[in-house]
Amino acid sequence: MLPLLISEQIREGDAYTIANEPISSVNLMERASRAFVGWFVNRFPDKNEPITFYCGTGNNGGDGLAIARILCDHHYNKLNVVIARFSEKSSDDFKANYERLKQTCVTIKELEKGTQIPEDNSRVIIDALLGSGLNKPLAGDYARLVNFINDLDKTVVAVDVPTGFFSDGEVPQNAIAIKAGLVITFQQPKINFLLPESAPYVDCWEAVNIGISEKFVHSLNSPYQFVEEKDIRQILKPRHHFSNKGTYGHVLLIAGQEKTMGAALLSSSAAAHAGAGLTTACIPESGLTALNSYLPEVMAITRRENTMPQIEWDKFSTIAVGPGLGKDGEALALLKTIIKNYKKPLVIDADALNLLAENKELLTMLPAGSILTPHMKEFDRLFGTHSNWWQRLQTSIVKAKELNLCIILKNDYTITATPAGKAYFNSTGNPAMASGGMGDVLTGIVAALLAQKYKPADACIMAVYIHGKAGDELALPNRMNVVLPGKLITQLPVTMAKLKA
Ligand SMILES: NC(=O)C1=CN([C@@H]2O[C@H](COP(=O)(O)OP(=O)(O)OC[C@H]3O[C@@H](n4cnc5c(N)ncnc54)[C@H](O)[C@@H]3O)[C@@H](O)[C@H]2O)[C@@H](O)CC1
Ligand SMILES: [K+]
Repeated sequence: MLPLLISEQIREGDAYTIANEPISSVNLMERASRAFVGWFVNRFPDKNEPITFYCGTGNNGGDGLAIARILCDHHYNKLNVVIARFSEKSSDDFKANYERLKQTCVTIKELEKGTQIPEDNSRVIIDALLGSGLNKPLAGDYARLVNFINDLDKTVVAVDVPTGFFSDGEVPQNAIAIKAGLVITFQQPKINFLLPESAPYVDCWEAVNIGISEKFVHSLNSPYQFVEEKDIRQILKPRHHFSNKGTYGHVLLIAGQEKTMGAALLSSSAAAHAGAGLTTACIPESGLTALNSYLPEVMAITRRENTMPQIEWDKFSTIAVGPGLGKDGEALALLKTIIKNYKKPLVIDADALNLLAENKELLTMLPAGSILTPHMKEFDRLFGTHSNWWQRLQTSIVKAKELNLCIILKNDYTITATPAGKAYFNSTGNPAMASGGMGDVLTGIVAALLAQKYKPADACIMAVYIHGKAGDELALPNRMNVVLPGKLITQLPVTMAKLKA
């Protein structure tokens, strides 16, 4: 797991590394700038491309000056640096790099407060005005310069953070900040890059390692973690010889109505494909033919109107409820029956979440370690309206702890909040997966992993990762515009086998 730090902790990490590696501050800046350049030259190999650097006078500006010098060493020959002298203060490392840059043939212009911004004919812009030192929204000269750069409509590569964009905390609506095509960021993605508010400012990002002390970073015990493939490889267990269907648990999916049988079929198919030893679907009687023909592997318990289904609760390793279930009185009665009779962790999705939102007392009665899988709207129905994702992130952590549940808050970087007070950001998935039924598939995977005896938090983190990874494996190499849930399901065994290879 890659711990994600807030700006204050990032500063502490820099200071710790400087003091204990030890390395001088200016050499750490040099290392960061070289890491930036290492990535940049691959993406922008044309050395005759005019590039303009906009540099502030703090350490982000210092990085900009160092990067310009290093690119000059790499024979990039049309480099212009504009220094925004909007503050009397400049950092020591900025000053040192300013002196070094003067020894090169890079053109340097100074932009004073209130003066006209010179014309810019470059093709690529490097934004090194402000980085993680941002402490208030941009105004005055900075705002004017940032608006000017955004209006140029060029390719902008931001150093560490787009100027004006808060790395963590609430992002003000319509904030003035650089709209970057690419952010090459140091050591770790900034937390707000992973939340939807970053969309106008961060088209894509790349984190480059600058050697900040891992020991120190881990000692901070950050609640925010970024899940990487190696983490999943570590927890995913192989299927052993001499195992049998009983080894891998029995999932019960309680889902579907006559017109939403698709949700029941997708979630149970996903459970079977994600490795549940046995899968049973509890569906309306009218859906039986569909189930038997689409999924011969899945067994059925049928529901009849006005009658509770007969369920042998102890038979099932886990129960998932909600996809396509509807919200009528019968669905509510069924949910209450489940909660009353089943004491192992439940997976609760879709309509079952909305039923919980309308009957909040049930939330506190869920078995410990149960898993909720809301998208944004379902989340707000459960826990109140939020005006931004930073708030939602905090609420997910608080509620997961308070209710002793795992919450999978679905988004681009889906967040799993756990009772231990952690929030895990997923790193797989792509927009081709934005299609109806994808959530039902996720529910099936979570249930299958719980049935295979993974701990609830692990089951969530793995399911979300595997779901996104299967979507990536289909969409990215094949350039698929849309990946349908049924197709993704058949990829799951392949994805899981690759992760275990
Ligand atoms: N040794 C280190 O600490 C390292 C720092 N690095 C770079 O240093 C950056 C952070 O540098 P700094 O802490 O100097 O901060 P910045 O360069 O981000 O900002 C400079 C100063 O601008 C002022 N400022 C903040 N918000 C403002 C606003 N809205 N309007 C006007 N002025 C404002 C603050 O006083 C701040 O200290 C990182 O983003 C990264 O690029 C890297 O070189 C890696 C190593
Ligand atoms: K910047």
